[in-house]
Amino acid sequence: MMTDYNFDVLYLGAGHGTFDGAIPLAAAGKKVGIIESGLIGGTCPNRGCNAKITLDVPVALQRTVERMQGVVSGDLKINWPALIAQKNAVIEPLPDFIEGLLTDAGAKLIHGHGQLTDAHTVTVDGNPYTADKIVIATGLRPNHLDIPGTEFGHDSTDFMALDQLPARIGIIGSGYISMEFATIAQAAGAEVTVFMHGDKALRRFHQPFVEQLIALMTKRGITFIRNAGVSAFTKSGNTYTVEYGDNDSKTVDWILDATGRIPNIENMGLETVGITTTKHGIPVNDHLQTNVANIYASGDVVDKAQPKLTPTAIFESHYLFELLSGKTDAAIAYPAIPSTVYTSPRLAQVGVSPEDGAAAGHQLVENHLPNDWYRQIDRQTQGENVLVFDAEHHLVGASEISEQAENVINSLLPAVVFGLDQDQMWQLVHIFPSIDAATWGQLK
Ligand SMILES: Cc1cc2nc3c(=O)[nH]c(=O)nc-3n(C[C@H](O)[C@H](O)[C@H](O)COP(=O)(O)OP(=O)(O)OC[C@H]3O[C@@H](n4cnc5c(N)ncnc54)[C@H](O)[C@@H]3O)c2cc1C
Ligand SMILES: NC(=O)c1ccc[n+]([C@@H]2O[C@H](COP(=O)([O-])OP(=O)(O)OC[C@H]3O[C@@H](n4cnc5c(N)ncnc54)[C@H](O)[C@@H]3O)[C@@H](O)[C@H]2O)c1
Repeated sequence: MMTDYNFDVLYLGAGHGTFDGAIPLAAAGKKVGIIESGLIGGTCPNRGCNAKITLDVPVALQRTVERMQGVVSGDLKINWPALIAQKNAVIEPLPDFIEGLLTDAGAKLIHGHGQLTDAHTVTVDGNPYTADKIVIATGLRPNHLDIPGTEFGHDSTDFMALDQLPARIGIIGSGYISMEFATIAQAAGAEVTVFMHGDKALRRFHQPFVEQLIALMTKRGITFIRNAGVSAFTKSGNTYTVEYGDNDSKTVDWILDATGRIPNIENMGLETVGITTTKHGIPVNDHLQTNVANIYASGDVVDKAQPKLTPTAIFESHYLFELLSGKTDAAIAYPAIPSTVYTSPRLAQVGVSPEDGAAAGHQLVENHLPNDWYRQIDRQTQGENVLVFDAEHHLVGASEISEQAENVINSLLPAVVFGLDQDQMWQLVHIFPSIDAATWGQLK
């Protein structure tokens, strides 16, 4: 018996894990519903990637002006309130813009908190919405340390809404958010202390480059405390104290708790329907199906080995478009997914790491980038990369630390993803002069 559902596909959450695929799915004629409890677009546009990169722009500018002194003159100071206003001007229109893309394609948006009441029904404010297939794409939220005074810690969203930059900032953790926000805050004039959980920062990145980055950030005045063992936050008047180590403490004006992000899997009726969860999110099979056959998961909420980043969410969302529109029934096959830390210099990587490449017996080629004339035009003195080649001399991985690392890794993607040989590489003719021409010069 055919059931008459309200929707063919109903998404929970309106971030990249949803909208990149929901737009073509609705445009292809499927009845698509999207339930969102917060801002349309989710984390990345509103309080993640797009918001953060807007704050980073003057940092890159400041570093260039610093290197080019003599050719140009004068210090470049960052006006924090103006920077936040600029970020707001760029970011605030995005939810309406994305909602427009969705509704123009024919999707119906439902504002409110969704809760599954059975395998085909999601209830919002007491109203049931039924669907043949459901996609859970509810993302992550900031972790808050379970220590006394945790309420005095703030998250990345709070940081990007600060009207005034606090003079002294304590940052707990040394992952992506910590390193990026420490860079921005220091460049804008704050005194920054980073309290590391262990001895390593940015564990997924090439550690010699991470140590270079820590050394450069330290030279600029950022303090790193390794193995800090943060145990409590206390408040006294307008200041806060971070208690750490055996009996140490540091007084600051503002605390950023950047100790990771946890999945949004509670109060959504997942137990009612019997969906399996772990502390990392929702496990799925190779078709992004949860253990309940008509319910799928996409984006950061998925418990997976791939990095929880926007490119991964976009790829999964697009895969679900193809699967649910009947264009494919194949398993998802992830390509190499690149990642970048937007510090100055940046760290970026794709594919096989230098460590795994060495273990596999691959050839590692190390380049000192300032040797290239193109990096000398704006006086870059730092920058290294490691290119990993297999036995047939195909590029299988690359890691870089430099001011343009994200552009270099983007440029190398076709070689890594499609396993290009030398003849094919010569078919890619790059604009000269450009970072791509400089980069591909290392391959040919
Ligand atoms: C500060 C910061 C900077 C970042 N920078 C980068 C970067 O530079 N590059 C990069 O690739 N990635 C970056 N990321 C990660 C990136 O933002 C995420 O990978 C991406 O947003 C994941 O998309 P998603 O759709 O899975 O989840 P989200 O974008 O988090 O969307 C989930 C949505 O679900 C909604 N929701 C949750 N529960 C319910 C419910 N029950 N009912 C209805 N709606 C619900 C939420 O309100 C939210 O809007 C950053 C993240 C942060 C926090
Ligand atoms: N450029 C980017 O692509 C980008 C930028 C920002 C955020 N993100 C995404 O957002 C996610 C969250 O970022 P994040 O920096 O919060 O997480 P993260 O996982 O990158 O780093 C968390 C940090 O907190 C530390 N930590 C964990 N438990 C702790 C404890 N009890 N006490 C002290 N420190 C502790 C970890 O050692 C680690 O250094 C990232 O993993 C990434 O997926 C990506």
